[in-house]
Amino acid sequence: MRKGILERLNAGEVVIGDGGYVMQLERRGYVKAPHFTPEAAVEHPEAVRQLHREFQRAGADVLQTLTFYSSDEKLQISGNVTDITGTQINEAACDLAREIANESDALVAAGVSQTPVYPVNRNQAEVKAIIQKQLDVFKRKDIDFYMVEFFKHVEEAVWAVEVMKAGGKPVGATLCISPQGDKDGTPPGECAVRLVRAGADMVGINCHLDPLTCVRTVKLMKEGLEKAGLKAHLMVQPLGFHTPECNHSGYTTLAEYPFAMEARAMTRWDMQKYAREAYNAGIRYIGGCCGFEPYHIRAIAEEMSPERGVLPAASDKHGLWGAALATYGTSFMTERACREYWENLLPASGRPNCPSMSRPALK
Ligand SMILES: [Zn+2]
Repeated sequence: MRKGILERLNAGEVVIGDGGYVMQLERRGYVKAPHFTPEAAVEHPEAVRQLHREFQRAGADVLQTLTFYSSDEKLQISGNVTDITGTQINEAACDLAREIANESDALVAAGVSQTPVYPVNRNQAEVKAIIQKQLDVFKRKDIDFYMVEFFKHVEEAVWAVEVMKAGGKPVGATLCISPQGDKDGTPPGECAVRLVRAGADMVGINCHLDPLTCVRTVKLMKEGLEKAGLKAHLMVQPLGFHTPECNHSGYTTLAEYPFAMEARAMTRWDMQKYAREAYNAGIRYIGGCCGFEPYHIRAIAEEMSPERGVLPAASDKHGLWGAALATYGTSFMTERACREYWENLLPASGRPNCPSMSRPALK
């Protein structure tokens, strides 16, 4: 019997999440921007399996179903497919995550995200009907817990938590907001309180901003919960990109989004720093979102290996802090076989005419 998510977190374990699927699959040719709908679960199951397996091998304890934006409403707006339904995608995505999770003791989290009707009319019944339809599929499948993720408005996220909570499994809720709060100006602390009161067992932040900013926002959530005398586990699944100049709306406002983000990619060493910051902030569910590749997850697992007492399978091909470089035989390389070298390195972009920051394209 695999231990459940709350059993692990209640025991004080560090749980490693997986990274972003849709952006990675876009790069691999299976998902289409800008709508990022997940029909790949039906069209290219082998591509989805492979990415699940890579995250798992890198150390992820949880595999999230590829169900981001998988409602009929969103599929229709996207125009990406006409012959595949949301239900088909949700079913296939649940089966794929379960199949690969069963190769280890990883858990499967089935996720829902913001709906296209909310920005149009903020109609609670319509939002809840969309989420309920996804939950109806999840309930027929072998899912360990639910995720409510990528919500810009806490109001909509609360509605989603209320629906998912009725599914009878633990619920994690992450907002894609900045330290300034949600799109309506609700501060992160208050957002966290509302999510926990709605029934969320874990709360935090995903996507939109770089890891250290997301950790900062989760800290504000934690303070809000403490002031209200509430308890919940904390989670964080940030971008795998540097976004120091991003405004409130996050990475989509950058001129480079979504097709030229590469120069902003974080290194594995950046990720180790992030994982340590998250741990020190009291966050015990640590993963990633858009921009995270499997080796970034491995870096989290390596940083957390003293606490967890294990290294992931992918570390068979990687020495901690570059240790494997010591075997090379020439000094220019062996000198790099240490933490000090990689921790203090300032990586060059190799782009002589590029600025180090850009002006966000939109407000
Ligand atoms: Zn994301």
